Amino acid sequence: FSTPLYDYVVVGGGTAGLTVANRLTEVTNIKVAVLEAGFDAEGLPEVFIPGLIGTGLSLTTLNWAYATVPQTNLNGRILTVNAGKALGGSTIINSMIFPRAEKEQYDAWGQLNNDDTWTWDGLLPFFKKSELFTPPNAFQTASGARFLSAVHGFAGRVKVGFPNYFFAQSALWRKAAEGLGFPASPDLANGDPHAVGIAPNSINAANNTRCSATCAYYTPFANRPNLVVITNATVSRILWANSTGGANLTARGVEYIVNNQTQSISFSKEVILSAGTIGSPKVLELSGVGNSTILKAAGVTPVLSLPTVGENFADHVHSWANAFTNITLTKDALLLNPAFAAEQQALWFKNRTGLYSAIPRSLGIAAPSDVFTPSQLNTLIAQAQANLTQFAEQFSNGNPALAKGIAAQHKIALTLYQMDKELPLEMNAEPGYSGPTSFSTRPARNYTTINSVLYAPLSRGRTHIISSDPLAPPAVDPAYWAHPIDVAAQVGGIKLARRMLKAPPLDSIYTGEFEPGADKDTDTKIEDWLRSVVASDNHEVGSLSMMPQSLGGVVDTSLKVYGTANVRVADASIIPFPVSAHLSSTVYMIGERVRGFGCVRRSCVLITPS
Ligand SMILES: Cc1cc2nc3c(=O)[nH]c(=O)nc-3n(C[C@H](O)[C@H](O)[C@H](O)COP(=O)(O)OP(=O)(O)OC[C@H]3O[C@@H](n4cnc5c(N)ncnc54)[C@H](O)[C@@H]3O)c2cc1C
Repeated sequence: FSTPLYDYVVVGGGTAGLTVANRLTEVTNIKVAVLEAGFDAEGLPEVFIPGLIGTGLSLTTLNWAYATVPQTNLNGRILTVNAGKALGGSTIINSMIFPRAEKEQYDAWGQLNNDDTWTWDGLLPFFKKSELFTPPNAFQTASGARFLSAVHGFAGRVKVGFPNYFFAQSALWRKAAEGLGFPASPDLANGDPHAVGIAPNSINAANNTRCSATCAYYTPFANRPNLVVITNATVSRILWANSTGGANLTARGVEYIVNNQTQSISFSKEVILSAGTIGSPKVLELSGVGNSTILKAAGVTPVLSLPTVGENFADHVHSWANAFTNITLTKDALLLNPAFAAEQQALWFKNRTGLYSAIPRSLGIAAPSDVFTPSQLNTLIAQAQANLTQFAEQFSNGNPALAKGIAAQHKIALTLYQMDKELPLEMNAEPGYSGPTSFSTRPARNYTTINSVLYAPLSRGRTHIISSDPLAPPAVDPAYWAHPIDVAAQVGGIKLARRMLKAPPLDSIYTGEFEPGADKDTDTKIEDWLRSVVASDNHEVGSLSMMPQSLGGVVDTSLKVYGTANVRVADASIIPFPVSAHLSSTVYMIGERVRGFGCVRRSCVLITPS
C-alpha cells in the first residue's frame, strides 16, 4: 500500500455517508475521501422542485432500480426496488417526507442489543443534531401544520420544514381519518405517530427546494480541504492488509472503478460502508466477507466467514385504493392540462407557490386496532406465536443464530402488536392518481388516492451477489408477503383506505372507486388483486444488521463488522428491526451517531451531541 492520503474512506456518498464524512471532517486534521458511484445531481429540476417528486425515479442515471428475483408470493413478479444513484443517495429522489417512527420500535433495537443507548431516548439527541428545523409560518399553521419544539433540532444540517401549498383534499382526508378514530398528531416526529397530520419535510423552507444529503452535509462544506468527494466512482471491493481472516481482519484500501479504469485508494484508520441496504452487503461480499458457499458460487474467494451478510432484509410494501373525484385541483390536473402545468411551474419559479410547491402527503399511521377486529388480531397473533420458530427458521436461510435473532424480533413485534404499539400501516392521502395503471391506460380524470403501505413487515429476505463482477447487480429477494400477518395487514389497509374514501367529509368529493374496483368485494379478491400489483416502498433495511453475533448480527453496537479491525457500516442496512416510518430521518440519525465512536477518539466513547 502507498502511504495513505486519507484517515477514512467512506463508500457511498448517500444519506448516511455524507453525514459521516461531514462530521468527521469537522476535525480539521482528519482527512476523508468519499467514493460515490453517481454524480452531483443537485442542479436538476427533477431534484430541487418539490412538485416534481417522483420524476427523478425515471431518470435511469439517478436510480439503481434494483430488480428483485421473482417473488414467490406475488405471482412470481419481478419488482423494482428504487434507490438513489447520486451524491446524496436516495435523498435525491425520495418523497421528502420526514417523520420518525414510534419510540417502542427504536427501543426494540436497544432490546435486541442489550444496549440502552440504542433506544428512542438515547437516539433523540442524534435525530435533533441532524436537523435544522423551520417552524411552520402563519399560513402553514392555518393549513394544519403542527410541531413540538422539544423533539426538533434547530442547529443541525438537514433543512426541515413545511411546503407552501396544501391540497384541499388532504385536509378533508385528515378530518375523515380523525372521524375514524385517528388522533390529530401534535407532531409526526414525536415518537408517537399513531395519529394523523401533516408530516414535516426535508425542505429548505426559505426557498421551497428539496434539502437532500448533498444540500445538508456536502455543498456548504465542499471547500473543506480535508474532505474529498470522488463521484462516478463505483467501489468494487475492500483491500485487506492481512488476508487470513480471524479476529482482526484489517482493511487498508478500497478498489474502485472510474471511467472504466480500476483504481485504489488507501487509508490509515477505517473504511465506512454507506452504500445502502443493497450496495453495502454487495461490497462486503465482493471483498470476501460473507457466507462462504454464496461467495464461492459467485466466484469470490472467502476471506472472513460471516454467514448472515445480506440476510434479515426487510422492506415496506406499497398498495393503493383510489377513487374518482369532483375536485379539479389535483396532481392529475397537471398531467391532463399541459398549459395549466406550465402556468403552475412558472408560478413556482416566480415566487415558490402553486401546485409545484406542494409535497402532497398528509400521513396517518394506523395501529392494529384501526386495521383488525379484536378477534382477528387475537387469532393472527396466536397463530404467529404458534408458528414463530418455524417462520424464524424459514427466514434465516439455514443460519441457527439468525433464526434466534428473527425469533427475538418476532417476539418483540407480536408483543407490540398486542399492546397496539406495532404500527402496521402508513395511510396517506395523495391528491391525484397513485396506483398500478399507467397514465395512458387509465380514465383521463381527477382522482383521490389513499396509499396504504405495510410498515411493520415480519417477512425477511436477503440480498446476495451472484457474480464477482462489481458492476453486476445482486440477487435481491425481499421475500414480500412471506408472513401471514403481512398479508392480512395489507388487505386490511385496502379496506381501511376504502372506509376513509367514503368517510365524511372526504365523501363530499368521492364519485366512485376506480381501484381495486367494485368487483374486489371479498378479502380473497382483494388479496388476489394485491398479489398482482403491490410494489416496493423503497424502504429496504436490515441486510447488515446490528445485533449480537449470537442472534445473527453483522455489526456490533459501534457499527463495526464482526471479525474486522476497522470496517464500519453506516446506512439503513444496520437497522435490525424495521421501523414504521419513512427512513431518511432515521438514517441521518445513524450517520450522526457514528461520529460518536472510535472514529475520532480511539475508544467507543459517545461524544455528547451539542
Ligand atoms: C423513491 C424513494 C422514495 C422515498 N421516499 C422517502 C421519503 O419520502 N421520506 C423518507 O424519509 N425516506 C424515503 N425514502 C427512503 C430513504 O430515502 C432511504 O431509506 C435512505 O435515504 C437510505 O439511506 P442510505 O444511506 O442507507 O442509502 P442511500 O442514501 O441510498 O446511499 C447509498 C449511496 O451509495 C452509493 N453506492 C451504492 N453502491 C456503491 C458502490 N459500489 N460504490 C460507490 N457508491 C455506491 C449510491 O449511489 C448512494 O449514493 C425513499 C426512497 C426512495 C428510493
